Amino acid sequence: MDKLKIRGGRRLNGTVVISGAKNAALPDLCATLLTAEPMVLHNVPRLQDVSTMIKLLRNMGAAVDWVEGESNALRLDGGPVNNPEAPYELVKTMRASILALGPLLARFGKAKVSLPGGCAIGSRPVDQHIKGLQAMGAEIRVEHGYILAEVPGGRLKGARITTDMITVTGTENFLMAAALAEGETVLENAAQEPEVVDLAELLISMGAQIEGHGTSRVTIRGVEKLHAPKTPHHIVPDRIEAGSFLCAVAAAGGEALLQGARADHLDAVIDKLREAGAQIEPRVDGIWIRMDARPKAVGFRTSEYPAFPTDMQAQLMAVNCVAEGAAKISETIFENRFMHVNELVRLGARIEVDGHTAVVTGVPQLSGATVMATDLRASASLVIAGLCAEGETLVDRIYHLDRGYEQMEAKLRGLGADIERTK
Ligand SMILES: CC(=O)N[C@H]1[C@@H](OP(=O)(O)OP(=O)(O)OC[C@H]2O[C@@H](n3ccc(=O)[nH]c3=O)[C@H](O)[C@@H]2O)O[C@H](CO)[C@@H](O)[C@@H]1O
Ligand SMILES: C=C(OP(=O)(O)O)C(=O)O
Repeated sequence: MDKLKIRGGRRLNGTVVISGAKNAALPDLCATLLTAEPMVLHNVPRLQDVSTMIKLLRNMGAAVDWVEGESNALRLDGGPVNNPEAPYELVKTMRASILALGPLLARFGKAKVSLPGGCAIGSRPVDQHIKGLQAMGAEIRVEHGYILAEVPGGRLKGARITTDMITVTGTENFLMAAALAEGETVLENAAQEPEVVDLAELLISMGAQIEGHGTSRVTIRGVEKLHAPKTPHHIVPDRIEAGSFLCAVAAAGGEALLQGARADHLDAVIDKLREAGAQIEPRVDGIWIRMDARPKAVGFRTSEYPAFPTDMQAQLMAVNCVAEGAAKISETIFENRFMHVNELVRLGARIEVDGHTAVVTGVPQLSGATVMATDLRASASLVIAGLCAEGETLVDRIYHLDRGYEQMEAKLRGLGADIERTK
C-alpha cells in the first residue's frame, strides 16, 4: 500500500497549477447519462474518484475514454447506455455514485442504485434525494441495500422541492432530473456551491433551461431532449485543492502562486488565513500567498457555501496545530469529521475534542511520526502537518488522498517540499 514519506522543515516556494474540481467533475460526468450525443469535458482531474466514476459509467454501457494529446479531456458517449444500475462494489468506494440516480430516472424512467455505505466522516443519508424524486413522480423503494426507482409513464414531472437541509449532491441530482422532466421544477433551499453552478452551466450548454443557480432558489423548465454542450465545458478549478495548498504554505512558510485558482470561490478560507497572518492576493492568473512568520491561531465554524467549507476543516486545523495561541473549531456538517485529530496528536499536536468542537492549542514544533490517513481531507491535513514537523513523517493509507487530489506529492515537490511516495 502506498505511503508518503515527508521530511519536514522546508519552506514552499514557486508555482503550482490547480486541477479541475473533483466535486464538479463527478456530477458533470453523470450528466452524460442525460443525452445520447457524445461529448467532451475539459480540465477533468485524473484522480481515483474520476476513474471510479468512469468504471461506473462504462458498467452502464457508456463509452468513456481520455482524449489523446489533451491530458485532461475526457470523451463520453451515453448513447449506448443500456444498464441503468450502480452496483454496490462501485458505489461503496465513492458516495458520488448517488449522482447517477437523477439522470438515469430522467432519461430511462428507471434506475437501481446502491445505497452509499457509511463512511468515516459520519452517516450520510440520502432521504432528501429520495423524497425529492418521489415528489417528481418516481416510485421508489429501498430493498436489500438498493434504491429501486421507476417512473410510471416514463417521464418525471416538475415539482416544488424544499429540502430539510441544504444538500449539495441532492441539489445536483434534482438539477439533472428536472432538466428532462415535464414542466417546471423549483428548488428551494438549494445548495449554492461553485460545483453546483458548474453543473448547471454544463446542463445549460446541453440545452437545459435553468435559472437562479448559485442562489437558494433554482428554477428548471424541463425540455424533451438534451444534446452535447454547445461550447467546450472546462471544469471549474478545485477550490479545495487550492485551499489545501494555501494552508500548506501558511503552515510551512514560503511564497507561492496557485495558478488557475479562483479567489472568489475561497473568500471564507482566505479571510481566515489572512487572520492567521498570511499575505494573500487574487491575481489574474490565480492566487498569490506569502507567509513569513509563525501563524496565529484562528477559530472557525464549517457551514454551507459561501461560509467556511467542511472540506477545508482538517487542513486549517493542521495550520492551527503550529500556530501561536489557541483556536476553537466547530464542525456543523458532519458528526464525525474529526478522525484526523488522533493522528495529528501523534505528531505532537495539542487538541481536545468535545462533540462537534475541537480546541487546538498551537505548539512551536510538531515532531515527525508514522500516521494513518482516515479519509480524504484528513490525509491532506496530515501531509500539511508533516511538512512542518521536525524529522520524518510517514503517512500511511494514502489511497484516501489519491481519491481526490491529482499528483499532490509531485505538486508539493515542485514547491520544494521533501516528499516522496513509497510502498
Ligand atoms: C452542505 C455541505 O457542506 N455539503 C458537503 C457534503 O456534500 P454531500 O452532497 O456529500 O452532502 P450533503 O450536502 O448532501 O449533506 C449535507 C448534510 O445534510 C445531510 N443530508 C444530506 C442529504 C440527505 O438526503 N439527507 C441528509 O440528512 C448530510 O448528512 C449532511 O449532514 O460533503 C461533501 C464532501 O465532503 C462536501 O463537498 C460538501 O460541501
Ligand atoms: C469527503 C469528500 O468527498 P466524498 O463526498 O466523495 O466522500 C470530499 O470531497 O472532501
